[in-house]
Amino acid sequence: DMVTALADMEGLVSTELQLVKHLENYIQEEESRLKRLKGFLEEYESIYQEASADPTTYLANPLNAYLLVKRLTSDWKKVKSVISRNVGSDFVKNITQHKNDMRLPTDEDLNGAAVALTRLQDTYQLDTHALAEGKVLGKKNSRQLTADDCWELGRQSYNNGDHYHTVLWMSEALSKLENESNKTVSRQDILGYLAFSTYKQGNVKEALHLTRELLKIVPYHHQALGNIRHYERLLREQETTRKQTAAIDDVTTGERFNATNLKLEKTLKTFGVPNDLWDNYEKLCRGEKLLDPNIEGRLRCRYVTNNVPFFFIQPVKLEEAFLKPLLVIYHDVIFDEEIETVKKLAHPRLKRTTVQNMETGESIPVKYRISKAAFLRDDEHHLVSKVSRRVGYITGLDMTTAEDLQVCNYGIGGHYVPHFDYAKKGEVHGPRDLEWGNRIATWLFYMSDVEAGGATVFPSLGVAIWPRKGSAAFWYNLYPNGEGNENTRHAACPVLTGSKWVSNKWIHERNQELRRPCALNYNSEM
Ligand SMILES: O=C(O)CCC(=O)C(=O)O
Ligand SMILES: [Fe+2]
Repeated sequence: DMVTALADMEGLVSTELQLVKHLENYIQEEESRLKRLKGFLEEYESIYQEASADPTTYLANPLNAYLLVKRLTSDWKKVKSVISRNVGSDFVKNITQHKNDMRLPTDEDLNGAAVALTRLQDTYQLDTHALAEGKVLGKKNSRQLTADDCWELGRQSYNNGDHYHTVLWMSEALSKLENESNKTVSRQDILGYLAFSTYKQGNVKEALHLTRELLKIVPYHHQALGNIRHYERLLREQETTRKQTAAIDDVTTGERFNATNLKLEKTLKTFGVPNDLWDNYEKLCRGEKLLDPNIEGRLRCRYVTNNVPFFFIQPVKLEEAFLKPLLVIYHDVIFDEEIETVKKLAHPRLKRTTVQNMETGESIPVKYRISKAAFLRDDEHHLVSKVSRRVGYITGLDMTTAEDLQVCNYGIGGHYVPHFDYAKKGEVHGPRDLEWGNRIATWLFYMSDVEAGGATVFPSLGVAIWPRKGSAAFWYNLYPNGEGNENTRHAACPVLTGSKWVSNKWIHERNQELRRPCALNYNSEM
């Protein structure tokens, strides 16, 4: 599980270097082995020439007779042993032994990386062809993908039952293959996947065409022959229906059965988020403006002192992002030294974010939140407690019932789909909920800039907050009466380029009874 946090992927670069070295050694050894064999060959050849010129005379010499026998027995054994010395499997064994300190990714990691890429493709509407050219958002910052690279993306999608992306990537693989001289994937392999997924996408006519292409290469392809019959029958049935319907219906609607015009259907997984909010989420991630200009016009920036003497000298910069519910951004509230310390403490303990089965206590990795996180206690480092205290000073809330600092690192494509931080009725987010009440507010530190993507967005409000190192977002999750405010639904957009580090304090209801109304008086009506 290495691709869910960028911090953990950095090690893979040195893994690759080690693999390169292993491969170099292996090739060297194979080359010297071949050199020895070539030596034997030359000797055998030259002696043979001498002997074959006149075998009788040659063998009349007792030494020659002896040497011939020797060459065909003992010498030949040597040759055989050099030939069959298994340098290859030694090499593989060596790598397997190194596997633990080398940390090779697994097939699951490959699937995760492929899914991350297709997620980015959807959220940011990235064109498959441009991606295959190595372009992300118009910038060329990677080498081109080969037909094989595209094929693998298609295959991973296929294995996930995602026929939409299978079609996109297999088509790309097919067109790449035409211009490649050094082919590592075959046209028939691509066509097999492409035809079937095209059928699964509802385009029977195209599936039939592709399967026929496949049969041109492999005429007795068992499965393809079966599929062809099935597709042909389906098309005949469709045609009959079309004729019948056309006879009844207005003939001007002739377009409706044009199978080849069928658009590809995304296998949209919205994790139970209503469709319109999911749309907003993706739009906000892409940087589309959704906030009502009237609301935006009323938002202000100001300095906060909260009657904390320290803040009289250096007030905190506050930027309103929404008023009801109150959602604000504070600037320059965590400093580089603190960020570095927090990252350093958290890094070795980062674990894939999971949900806990409340009955068995088992941790289950989830698809809706792809990142790695660790919790830091205040007593672990004076800078951790300092940062927690600062949150208390700025918000005016009591931090003794807050959760430990959660530090989170996202990998490429890492995300957290729209969710609520508070527990719904009957739900418990942690054992402490019962004692400390619900998560009244969320404080989210941004501990890195993110090159592209990775915004925190509120689809019901139309607000996007773009990570800025040193800033923090803060909002109330609950109405003053303790009920959850559904409009605080928020998400972490997939990271497109860069590494995203955040850390957050979840502040609980207990002990805030007297603090909240006077803390920031304008939010009491929230
Ligand atoms: O990373 C983000 O932008 C938001 C994270 C979040 O919502 C959470 O951890 O609950
Ligand atoms: Fe959250």
